[in-house]
Amino acid sequence: MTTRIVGVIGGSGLYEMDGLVDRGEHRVSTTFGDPSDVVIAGTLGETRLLFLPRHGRGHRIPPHRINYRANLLALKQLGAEQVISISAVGSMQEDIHPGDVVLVDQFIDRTRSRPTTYFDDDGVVAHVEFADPIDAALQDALYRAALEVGVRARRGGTYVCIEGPQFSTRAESDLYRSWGTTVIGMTNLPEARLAREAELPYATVALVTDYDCWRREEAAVSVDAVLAVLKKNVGTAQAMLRAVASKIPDPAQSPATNAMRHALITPPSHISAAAKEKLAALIGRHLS
Ligand SMILES: CSC[C@H]1O[C@H](OP(=O)(O)O)[C@H](O)[C@@H]1O
Ligand SMILES: Nc1ncnc2[nH]cnc12
Repeated sequence: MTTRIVGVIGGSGLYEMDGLVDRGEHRVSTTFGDPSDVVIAGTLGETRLLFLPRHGRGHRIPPHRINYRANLLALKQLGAEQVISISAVGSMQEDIHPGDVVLVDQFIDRTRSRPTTYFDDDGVVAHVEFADPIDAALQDALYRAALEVGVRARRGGTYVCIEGPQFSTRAESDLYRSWGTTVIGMTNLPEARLAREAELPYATVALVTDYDCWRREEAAVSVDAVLAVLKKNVGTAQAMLRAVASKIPDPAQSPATNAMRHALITPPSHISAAAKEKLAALIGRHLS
């Protein structure tokens, strides 16, 4: 039996992972800085889970200050082969309700201030393919897990990622709806971009907490309202993770696992030794 190693990035409300066997903590540092917190490792059925709370325990780090590069790289350094993101989102559609799960498959970027690439100022240029940011096999496993758990789940949808930390204006919310978006959040697009550069298949479990502010007949989203729904959603997330542990696909079959092979445009002979060292844990095998 092959043990799969899966990184789980827990979002708002999910700061711990229940039911792990052989639990241990890893303090990791990377050449891109430190991740949001220690990584909790443990076994869930046939799967080795590496859990990292995105905002840190105690929810200390706002979405625009999270070191997404260090988070993904720390998980990769610990052996993660793929990554599941758990995230709180607002619904942009009438028929998607608080408590529902959306397994998104597309993103729109409205962020402004975040480092969203590992290939920045080290003299290494890469343009990775990103047409389909979500790993289809991992998404499929999560959908089957959602059905098993009995949560109302929708497969597919577009996540608009705003800069935050403020919620949107009504005009923005109306605009995003006119674009056909499904859910709204502040974190998953930088993560998906970096996961692809780190050659980690990535899938998002979007847990709906509110209707943002486009629905004029009810109060606009607030942290209080989000937290109230999150209490229930955390149980859903934990149950889905337990259910998906026996369904994790073979990462070798994912196109993401070899994403950088044709993405690097700078030939290795033009890459400095310092840059090679900095990027070694990420894509060392493509640099020689
Ligand atoms: C607490 S509401 C806003 C906050 O919740 C979401 O976080 P995450 O994606 O980590 O679950 C959203 O993106 C904002 O960061
Ligand atoms: N309405 C919303 N906008 C942005 N991020 C969110 N996270 C949860 N609800 C949200």
